Order: sequence, then structure tokens, then C-alpha cells
Amino acid sequence: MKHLSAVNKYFWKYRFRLVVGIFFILVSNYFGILAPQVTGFIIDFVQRSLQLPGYRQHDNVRAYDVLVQQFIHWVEGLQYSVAGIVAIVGITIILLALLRGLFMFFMRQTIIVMSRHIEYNQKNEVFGHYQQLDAAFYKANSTGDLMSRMSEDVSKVRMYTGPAVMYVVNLVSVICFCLYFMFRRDVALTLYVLAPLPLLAGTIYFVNTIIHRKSEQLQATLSSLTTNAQQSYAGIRVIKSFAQESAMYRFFEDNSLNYRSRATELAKIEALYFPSMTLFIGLSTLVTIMVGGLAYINGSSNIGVDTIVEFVIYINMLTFPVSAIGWTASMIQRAAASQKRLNEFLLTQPAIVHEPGAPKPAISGEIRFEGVNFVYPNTGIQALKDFTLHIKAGEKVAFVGRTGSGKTTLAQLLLRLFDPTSGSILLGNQNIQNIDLAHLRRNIGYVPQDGFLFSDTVAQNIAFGEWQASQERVAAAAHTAVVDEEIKGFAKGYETIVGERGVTLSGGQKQRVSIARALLKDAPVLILDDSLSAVDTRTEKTILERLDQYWQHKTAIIITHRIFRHLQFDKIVVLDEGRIAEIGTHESLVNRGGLYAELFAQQQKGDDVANN
Ligand SMILES: Nc1ncnc2c1ncn2[C@@H]1O[C@H](COP(=O)(O)OP(=O)(O)OP(=O)(O)O)[C@@H](O)[C@H]1O
Repeated sequence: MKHLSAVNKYFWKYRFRLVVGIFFILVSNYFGILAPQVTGFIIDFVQRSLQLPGYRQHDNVRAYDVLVQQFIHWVEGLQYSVAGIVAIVGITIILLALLRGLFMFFMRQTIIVMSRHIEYNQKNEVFGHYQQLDAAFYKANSTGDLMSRMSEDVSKVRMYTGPAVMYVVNLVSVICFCLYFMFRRDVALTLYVLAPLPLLAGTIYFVNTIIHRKSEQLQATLSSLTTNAQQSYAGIRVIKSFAQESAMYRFFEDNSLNYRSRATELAKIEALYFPSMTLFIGLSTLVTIMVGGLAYINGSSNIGVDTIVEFVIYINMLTFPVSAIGWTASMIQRAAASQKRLNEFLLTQPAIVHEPGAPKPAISGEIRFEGVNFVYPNTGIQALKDFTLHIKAGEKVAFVGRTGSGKTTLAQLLLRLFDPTSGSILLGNQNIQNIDLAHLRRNIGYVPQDGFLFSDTVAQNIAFGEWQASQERVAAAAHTAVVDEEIKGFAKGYETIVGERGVTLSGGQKQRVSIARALLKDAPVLILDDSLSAVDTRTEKTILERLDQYWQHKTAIIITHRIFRHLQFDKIVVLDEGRIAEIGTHESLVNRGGLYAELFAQQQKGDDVANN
């Protein structure tokens, strides 16, 4: 339960709705509790008026609510026939039911609506927090887990802030109202009626514990079933190309059977719940009729037929709230477990932050890596070793090296997706850790290896982060990235939806759209991380020619496996196992006969084979 205290701030925020909602519950139950008293009165009245045999005069009116007392006073003063009074009382009972229903409607309108507001706030809070967390957090947690916390867990917490709160207040108020009037009426009979209650509470607790455990197991089975199905859809091309549909189906069927057997077990236990509840309620009714009936026959107390009828109605009024104890408790338990999971993430502090009020200096494009070492926290792999490099503003630098040599890591450190384990990175004279984080990232145009595209229009994908960009600027960026013509060729041009809901772009088209997105940013530093790997040599040449124009006054870092002979770099940095193996120009490195020369020779050999 302590985990749920995290939502108290929302109850405080919506305190007005909460208080009004509780008031409506009380009013609704107040009107509810008047009906048995009015019923009791009319039974007594009819017996008295018709002088039915065995009727004993007794005074119950003082035990009724003030409003009912006044009503009785008014009705008895009317001097109507018995049938007329019965009709008036009947209409009153209907009115009371209508009033009860009306306030119940208001109660749902306030409490359930409040829970929807809280759900909205909590979803935003969780999403906002996710956005702040760093790359290491995303490596450590799966997307499925993040998604389920934001949707399922938040929904389960809503069941606490809405229905559970409503049922608990309802339960407490109905019990208080009923007990108050039952005790006022007849203490001994009330105690008899309540006798089966401890047994009832024990059974509810016992059955509910089993239901809770079984539904947790069912939930876990369901989540593995969903993950299984999700993976099958995501990997459908691999499954089909390996002709593994039937194997996947069997796997799914096993999971599904497991789910079914757990679900039926749960259904069996749940089937016990309501009958046992009815049994105890029935027992209470029986006790009322028996004890009350005997007392009436013996004439030993003030109990009349009206009292017995009233008590039976009170017991029925208690049926729903008492039977809701079980699932309300389990709703609260589930909400607490979900909030615990949410708290785990909400309490995770982003490791990559800037000091409040960190400066936003003008970025010239000069970059210094000083003795940078970096170890990936999740794998312990040392990706960079004592890396020192000075890039002057406006220089064009290539990072070349075998796969896994640390090239991408350099880009990620520059963007502060991770911070170096030791050493520092400076932009101008400022350590990047002291610069406003958003300002730093806004000043670096980055094309990652796997340029992700959103399921949105091509134009929106290119204008990502530059939402106000004109159509001309978007088209100009696409032109530099040599994808403009192809986009115009689509039936809906720049308004074509890409991704799951629309056109699937080729690998090369995706790469060029992500290049266009980075170019539109017009940042002083541009990093292309293996961004031309999926384009053909001719397109590559055109892109490089256009980029040469584009980045005249910018610092550019090109991370690549391929060696671009057409492009004149100020320096080429050759990486090997996280260290700088060589630095120089194309000619000097080829003449040196080291790793670069070897990579270049291999590439040429590959090109020759491809050309033959
Ligand atoms: N997110 C990560 N978590 C753990 N280890 C990583 C992560 N990313 C990269 N590594 C490891 O760090 C080392 C350097 O990787 P990096 O991606 O920087 O190499 P790269 O030169 O860019 O390779 P490629 O050209 O194949 O992209 C590799 O050994 C890799 O396995």
C-alpha cells in the first residue's frame, strides 16, 4: 500500500472532485437507507389500520431517521384511506430510489471522471520521465516493459483512484448507515444478524487470496502469450523465409493452452465466490426471520413484522458492497503492485543532465577529445581507450575503422547519449558536460546508422524538430540528400505516409530521408554515421558533391567503413580497438602502408570483384 502514496499528490490536485464525489456517495446511500424505514412504516400502518389478528401495537417511529419521522407525521395527518396512504408511500419509495440513482450517477461522474484525469496526468508523467532517461536506461529495459508500464500499469492504478475509492467509500457508508439504524431499532436482533459476518469476512479473505494469486499467474501467462504473438508479427518475414509458420503456431498453441488452463482454474475459484457470499447473506436473512419471528411470537420484545422486513432489506442493501470487498481488495493490491513498478522507473534519475542554468554558448564547430576512455556500463566493453583528437572549426574529418572499433561510440559521446568514463570532450573551450543539453544536441546534426522514421508523412519526418520549416526548406534538404526526385515520384509526394501504416521505403531511401532530416537542422556540426551504406555508388557520389557545398562552413564528421576517394578530408582518423591507429590524408595514409592502406586495398579488391 505504501507504494500507492505516490498518487496522493493527484488526489490533492483533484481534491474538490474527490470531496464532492464522496459527498454524492453519502447522499445516495442516505436516500437508499430511508426506503426500508418507509417500508417498515407502511407494513405497520396497514396492520394497525386493518386491525389484523395478532397485531401488537409498538412504537418504532423514534428509531427512524428525522426525515422519515416527519414524513410519517405528514402522511398520518392526511386522513386518507389506507389504500391512498399505501399509494403515497409507494410513490415515495420510487422517488427515493430515483434520488438514490441520481446521486449515484453524480458520484460516478465525479469519481470516475477524476480517475480518468489522474490517469491522463500519470501517463504524461511517466512518458515525460522516460524522455529524460538516458541511453543506458533504454539498453537495460526492453521496449515491451516500458510500454506495459505506461499502459497496463497506469490503467491498473486508475482502478484504484476511481472504482476502488468509490467502492470503499460506498461500503463504509452503507455499513455505517445500516448498522446505525439497525442498532437503533433492535440491538439484540442486530447482533444475531451480524454473527455470520466474521465467517463471511474470513471466507472472502481466503477465496480472494487464491483469486489474487491465480490472476497474477494468469497475467504473467498472458504477457508471455502477447510477447510471443508480437514477435511473430514483427519477425514474420524471417518466419516465412525459414518456413517456420507451423513451428511458431505450435509454440503459440502451447502458450495458449497454458493460458486456457490457468484461466479455467481461476474461473472455478471465482465461481465459488458469489455462491459463498449468497450463502452467508442467506444465513443472515434466515437468522433475522427466525430470531425476529420467535421474538414476535413470544411477544418478548418490540419486534414486529415491520422490523423483520426492514432488517431483510438492510441485509440486501449490504449484499453488493460486502461482496465487492473481495475484488476491491484485489484491485487495490494490483494497483499497489503496478504503482511499485511505476515508482521503480519514476525514481530512476537520468544520469545525463546539465546543471540548472547551464550556458548556451555559440558553437563554432571546434571539437576536442582529451584522453577519453569509455566503458559500456551494461557489457563492460571498453569501446574507447585514451582517445585524444583536435578538430578545428570547419574541418571535414573521417573516422574510419573496422567494425566495432569505436566510431559510433565517439558520435554518441559527442551528443552526450553517454558520458565518458574518464577524460573530457570540449566544444570550443567548454566541456560539453557544462553546456545546456538541449542546446548541445540542437547544434549537432546527427544521422544515426539506423535512421528511424516515424509512421508519419515524409515531410513531417524530415521536419522532425524543425516543425515550422517551410515546404521549400524541406524540399531543399531532400534535394541535397538526393531523395527529392523519388519522393516527388510517390503518388502523394511529401504527404506520403511512411512506415507501418504506409509506404515502406527502401533502406537507401530511409537513409537519405534521415540525412535530409539532419541537414534541415542546419547545425554547425554534422555527423554522418555510416549513412551511405545502402546507397549505390553513383547516388553516393552525387550526395557527397552536394554535401561538399552544404557543409562549406560547418564541421563535418563522417563515420564510415568505405573510403570515399572523391571527398577531400582535412584528416582521416583510423581507429583500431578504440584507439587512434593512424591520422593523415588519403594519400599520406595510403603511402604509409598501415591499417588504412590495408582497408583501402581490401575495398578496391571488393570493388573490382563487384565490377567484373
Ligand atoms: N550500446 C552498447 N552497449 C554495449 N556495448 C556496446 C554498445 N554499443 C557498442 N558496444 C560495443 O562497443 C564497441 C565499439 O562499438 P561501436 O559501435 O562504437 O563500433 P563501430 O566502430 O561504430 O562499429 P560499426 O562500424 O560496426 O558500427 C564494440 O565492441 C561494441 O560491441
